Amino acid sequence: MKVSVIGVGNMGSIFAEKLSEKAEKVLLVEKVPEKLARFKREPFEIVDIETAKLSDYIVLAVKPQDASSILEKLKGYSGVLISIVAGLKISTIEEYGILKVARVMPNVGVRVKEGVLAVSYSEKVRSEEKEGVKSLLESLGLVVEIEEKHFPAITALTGSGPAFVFVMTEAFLDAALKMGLSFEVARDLVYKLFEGSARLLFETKEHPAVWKHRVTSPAGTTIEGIVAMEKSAVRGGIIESLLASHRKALELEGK
Ligand SMILES: NC(=O)C1=CN([C@@H]2O[C@H](COP(=O)(O)OP(=O)(O)OC[C@H]3O[C@@H](n4cnc5c(N)ncnc54)[C@H](O)[C@@H]3O)[C@@H](O)[C@H]2O)C=CC1
Ligand SMILES: O=C(O)[C@@H]1CCC=N1
Repeated sequence: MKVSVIGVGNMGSIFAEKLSEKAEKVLLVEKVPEKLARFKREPFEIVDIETAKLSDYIVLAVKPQDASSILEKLKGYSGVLISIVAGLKISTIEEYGILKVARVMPNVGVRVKEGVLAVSYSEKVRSEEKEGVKSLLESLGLVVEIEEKHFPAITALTGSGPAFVFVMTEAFLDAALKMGLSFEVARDLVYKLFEGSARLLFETKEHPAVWKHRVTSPAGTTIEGIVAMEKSAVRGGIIESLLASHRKALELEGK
């Protein structure tokens, strides 16, 4: 099985690395030569778009503004195009005569195989091809099939989501420094705090309010912090951030 990746930037480079564990050959197309330096080895091959067209699957991982010129060159591609481009609709890709499309919204968690990958397929993708896409993507994280209409929401929630979580993590670290802890000590504690809290929710499937209640003692330390959080409208700020991101994702789709 041959897989190509077009655009070997933040996301494309991670896809290339992880997919190389599944595919016998990973062909790479990238316009900035320096980004290819680390891929000058087996099973990678640096190619042009014409050669990439001979592969069974192509991952399109360029910025939205660069997609149309590449789709023009991929016209009539008969394999499955796996597009991770934010805002690029399946119907737009089909206009280029590329009829087998898997639209995917990943997130940076793919770097550690803990990504979230939402996927929708065009009508022409056969069930065995869907299985092929799923098996490729499972080397990057949790794969969930969704209706294409939910892409803007998923883009905000889990595509952009890590950036919002990183801002919150940074705020915890700032507070730790203010309290006199070193960055090195705080870092390991805070990262584990986020990981442990997320795992607890993921495994118990309980609502976060249930666990918040279990942590919060009457007249204790937690409720002091919760009151301060609510006064500074942290909850509203987070909701507004996600909604702003959602609006932008809708705008990218021309909505
Ligand atoms: N970074 C992220 O966390 C996420 C990104 N995405 C989507 O993934 C796509 C890529 O994002 P990033 O990897 O962050 O961008 P990036 O800018 O790091 O990578 C894009 C790469 O494409 C290359 N490129 C551009 N035009 C080209 C052409 N004509 N031929 C060959 N290579 C070309 C660029 O040189 C660059 O290396 C975007 O469409 C974005 O919406 C989706 C989910 C998460
Ligand atoms: O910021 C962006 O537009 C892309 C899509 C989701 C994450 N990064």
